[in-house]
Amino acid sequence: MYHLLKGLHEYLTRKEEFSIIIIGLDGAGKTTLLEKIKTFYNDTPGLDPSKIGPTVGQNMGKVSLPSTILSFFDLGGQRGMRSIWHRYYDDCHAVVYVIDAQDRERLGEGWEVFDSVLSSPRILNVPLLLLANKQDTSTSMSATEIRQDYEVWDHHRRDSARRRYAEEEGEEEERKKRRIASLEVLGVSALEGQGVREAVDWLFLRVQNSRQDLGDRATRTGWWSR
Ligand SMILES: Nc1nc2c(ncn2[C@@H]2O[C@H](COP(=O)(O)OP(=O)(O)OP(=O)(O)O)[C@@H](O)[C@H]2O)c(=O)[nH]1
Ligand SMILES: [Mg+2]
Repeated sequence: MYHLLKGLHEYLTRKEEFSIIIIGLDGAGKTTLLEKIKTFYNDTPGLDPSKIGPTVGQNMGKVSLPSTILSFFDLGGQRGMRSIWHRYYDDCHAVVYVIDAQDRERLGEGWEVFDSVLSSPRILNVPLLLLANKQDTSTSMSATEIRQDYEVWDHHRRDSARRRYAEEEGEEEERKKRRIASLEVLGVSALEGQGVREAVDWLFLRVQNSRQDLGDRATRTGWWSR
């Protein structure tokens, strides 16, 4: 009886755990963001920005919220590292794509990589958040400008694809268009923390709401099955 009640108590107080990947070009500010999230939500502060170097592989950080644990995986963004991102797609519950909103020269490259992420069918129904980072700088584009820039870039891409292949847009393009229309774009400063709590709030709500759709991706197991 004791074990049964203990198991029941553990089950009732157990937190659901969700995995969130943070991706984007090298230098976009992904690790700085993860460390800021740790500082805001954990007792032990994250690394000081001066101690952060380019990521080789991944960094991981957990945040405990009411009834929920968010596990963040910050993946290296250098060209050679991007080929491993897809290994995380099957098990993630949300995707954060970070863009450096002050580096106009690399926006096109950032959108090309973002477009390839959007094309992946494995994360089709997973909440996707686009973060326009480095809002603390005077030259950064706002979240609205970043969205517009991406829409213009995407419009050109579709136009040139249509001209090249002289055919109607397929189902994948339609899916992508719907996804872009519902895309959430938030402005943040990973360095100073502006907008970071709003981004985590958004993720918390969205993973909760979409867990029914995702079904068995959530890692809570029944106490009776252990
Ligand atoms: N001004 C400003 N600088 C930032 C911000 N976020 C990151 N940086 C700087 O941008 C540079 C790159 O930051 P990282 O966090 O290492 O970038 P990353 O995306 O993890 O890069 P990779 O690990 O190579 O993929 C560092 O010099 C950071 O201090 C920000 O919000 N504002
Ligand atoms: Mg990094």
